[in-house]
Amino acid sequence: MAPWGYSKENGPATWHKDCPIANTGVRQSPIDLITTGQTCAKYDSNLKPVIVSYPAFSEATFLNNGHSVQFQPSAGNLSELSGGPLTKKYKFEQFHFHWGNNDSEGSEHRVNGKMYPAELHLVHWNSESPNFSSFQEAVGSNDPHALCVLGFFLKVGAENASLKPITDLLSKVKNAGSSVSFPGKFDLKAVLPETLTDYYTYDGSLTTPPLAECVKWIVFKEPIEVSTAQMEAFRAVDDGHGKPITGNYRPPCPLHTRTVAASFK
Ligand SMILES: NS(=O)(=O)c1ccc2oc(=S)[nH]c2c1
Ligand SMILES: [Zn+2]
Repeated sequence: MAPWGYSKENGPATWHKDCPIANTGVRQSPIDLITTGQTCAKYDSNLKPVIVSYPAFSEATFLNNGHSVQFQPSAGNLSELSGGPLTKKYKFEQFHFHWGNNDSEGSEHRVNGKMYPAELHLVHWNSESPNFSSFQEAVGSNDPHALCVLGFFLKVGAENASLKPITDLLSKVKNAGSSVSFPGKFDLKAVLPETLTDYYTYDGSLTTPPLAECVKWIVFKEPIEVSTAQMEAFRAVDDGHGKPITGNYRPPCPLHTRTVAASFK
């Protein structure tokens, strides 16, 4: 089967052929985060702020893998995550984005059915588990919380100076399969909101094949602003079939018996 993607021929509705869990899984991601009514997110006063320790990355690769653009620091990076719903310390692995071809679509998670133009995913793996000692092993471990992904919605507004070094690089990885070594240092902390207190959290999966059900999801309420020009830069990145990647987002999946917790009222 052709490698998976987001077109009619190889998109989310076809992924079950290689990944049966797409249709049989009961903790698939993304989901629609409902804030009122029966199955709504439930406030949990025990949920603490998320703690990130992100020293500026000094060595990283920025690549276009045909279905997203990904920032991958060298293995020696010391960036860590803890707090929030987590009981362990997680190591940073990579960040990447999902976006649409217009401002009314693009995010993977939704809030009461509303999509944002894009979503940033910061991917981490549990570095204190005795069962695995790398990201790839974590993905294959069947551990329900092997990974923790922080999701941030992007909305169109003022230019985001902290993300500019990334969006300015998009033209350099226009072709699928292309990558560049990231010039200089990148301060990821500066991209994020000051306080990481208000978020939704639930047990889910990778939103792309292999769709492994090993992710503790933390999706922040407060979107990050980027300019229209910065959004357009994402929409000019190619998918390897001579077309721009547009709409590299999976539709929401059934909640089943899961509950979503909110760290805010
Ligand atoms: N989109 S996502 O759920 O954050 C995500 C994160 C890490 C991944 O590693 C593989 S392989 N597929 C992945 C999807
Ligand atoms: Zn993602």
